[in-house]
Amino acid sequence: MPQTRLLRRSDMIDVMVGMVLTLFLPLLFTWIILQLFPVMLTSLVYEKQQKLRVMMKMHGLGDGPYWMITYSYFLFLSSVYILGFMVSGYLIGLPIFKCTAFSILFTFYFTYIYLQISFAFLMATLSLHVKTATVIAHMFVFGSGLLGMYVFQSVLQSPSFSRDWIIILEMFPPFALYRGNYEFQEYTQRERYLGYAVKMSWNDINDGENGMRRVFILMAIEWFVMLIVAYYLDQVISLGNGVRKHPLFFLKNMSKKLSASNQQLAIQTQQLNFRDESEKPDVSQEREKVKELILLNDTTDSIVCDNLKKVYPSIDGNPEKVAVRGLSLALGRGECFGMLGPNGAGKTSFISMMIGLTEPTSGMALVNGLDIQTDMDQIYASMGVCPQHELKNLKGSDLTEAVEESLKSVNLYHGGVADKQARTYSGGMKRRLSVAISLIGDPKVVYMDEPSTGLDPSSRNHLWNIVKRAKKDRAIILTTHSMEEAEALCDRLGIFADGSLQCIGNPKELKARYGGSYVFTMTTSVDQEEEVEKLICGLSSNASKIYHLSGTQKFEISKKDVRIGDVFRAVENAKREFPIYAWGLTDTTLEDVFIKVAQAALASSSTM
Ligand SMILES: Nc1ncnc2c1ncn2[C@@H]1O[C@H](COP(=O)(O)OP(=O)(O)OP(=O)(O)O)[C@@H](O)[C@H]1O
Repeated sequence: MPQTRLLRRSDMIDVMVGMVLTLFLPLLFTWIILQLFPVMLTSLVYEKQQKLRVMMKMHGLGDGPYWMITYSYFLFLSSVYILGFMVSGYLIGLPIFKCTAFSILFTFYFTYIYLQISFAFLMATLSLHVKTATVIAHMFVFGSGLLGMYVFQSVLQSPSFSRDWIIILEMFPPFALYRGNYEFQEYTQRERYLGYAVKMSWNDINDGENGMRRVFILMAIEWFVMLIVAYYLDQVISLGNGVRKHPLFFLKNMSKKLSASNQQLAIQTQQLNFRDESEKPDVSQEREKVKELILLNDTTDSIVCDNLKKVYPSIDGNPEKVAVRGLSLALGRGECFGMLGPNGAGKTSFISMMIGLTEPTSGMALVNGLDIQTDMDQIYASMGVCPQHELKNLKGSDLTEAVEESLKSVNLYHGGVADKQARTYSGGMKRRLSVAISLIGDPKVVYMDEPSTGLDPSSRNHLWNIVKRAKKDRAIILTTHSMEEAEALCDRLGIFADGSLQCIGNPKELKARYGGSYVFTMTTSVDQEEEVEKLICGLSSNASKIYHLSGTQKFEISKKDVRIGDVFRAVENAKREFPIYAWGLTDTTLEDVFIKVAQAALASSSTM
């Protein structure tokens, strides 16, 4: 009697376990395998949001190798995870693992992880924010498992539901996964009373009842199709992935024709529309030069920007922001162009367009004859941001030589410095390393952003010599806030303010054009300040005081009003009248030009 009761209890437990497993095991297995999806999606979106994708491209890592490396990495992670899951399943002795041939489970789960990686790539093309992607991915895992159990499973069990509709539902990858887990469980359930004598084999897959053959085929096709679609969308949607490609980019000739006709259209539109009366003659002259170069199809200049414009769309109720208003510029090989300008002038926006970080709103730019909107991948190969030098076709001894040369040129080679980790470098050493990296691989165009910031005077001089040597056979665009650096390195300067070039020319020209005045400084006792003012009035009635602090005064005097000899004579006479502690007369500096031009631009933009 007690034995009968015992048997009944074990039967009941068996039945209950069976019910729980039937109900929840497909869901549990689906959730376990889907767990990798948020990890992959977040990682892909993070790389885009942080602009790491574009940085990698700039460093020479093309889209193809990036996809292969990332795909292989995810595959490795997923394989370890799935193998861990399967080994645990066997060790615990879960019935599904006892009742299904290992090769079937292995093939099914591995086909699914291949598909899941493609699916993560596809979803990543549609999202740019890590937080959004993470939340959506977790909701997706949780929701699709529950939908699988409560909706998809009911559909499977309903004889009235069309098989075609089931195939359509199985196109949603988590449902395909759920279907597999469900069928494994169903088979296990049937077999458990036979003592798991017969394992599910490949013949059972062909059984029209369980639909597993279809699921396998569907997953394999979807894996391939999704990968292609994801790659295509990645190129043409380009959320955080640099410059968007033309939807027909794969028909290269056609897109070239399209872009050529766009160029013509852009030029015609400009010629019809662009007549900015307030534009300075030097800037207009540069614009004319660019138009001519484009019309003659002359691509000898390293950089040609034609009416390049960047407008940031309005966000969160803020109005749209015109950061660059139709910039035209032509730069030849061997020229170092300095971009000066106050904060917020639009320099970074311009450089970002040129290096493919952001798309121009309108206009066109060619780098060595290649269009930044269609040929950015090729441009990266000749652009000066290159830490991954081996990807620029340098190998073996060439690579070692290029790295050593580059490190020597910035004084980071001798004394074991080259063997240290870059994170142990001081701020100045890191700046020099950045310059060395930008010059590796013989790039034809180099962008340098404040290269000498944080360097001591001797290192700065050393670095300037490197830049001077480097510019001989390449075009360099350099942004800096140091007028001394601009004068030392740049052949031409452009002062940028409020999104436009305010003036362009070599440093001497600019000083001559925008200077036109001397700065007279004199230090006396406070009691003699009035005497100094009288002295200046005697020299020029139009002189204006620009600085005053306890006995030291500065005046700006137009060059037209005075001769240097008169100033010296007046000061000598004054020395007999009252004590003069110090005095000086200086020509206009580049800094004076910068302040004048920037203030004029600010004043004109505030009156608009
Ligand atoms: N992503 C963006 N969305 C909206 N406005 C932006 C964006 N990026 C820049 N701006 C605005 O565009 C203008 C130009 O900015 P940009 O960073 O190009 O200037 P900058 O000359 O490089 O300034 P800085 O010397 O401070 O780096 C600024 O008013 C800036 O606020």
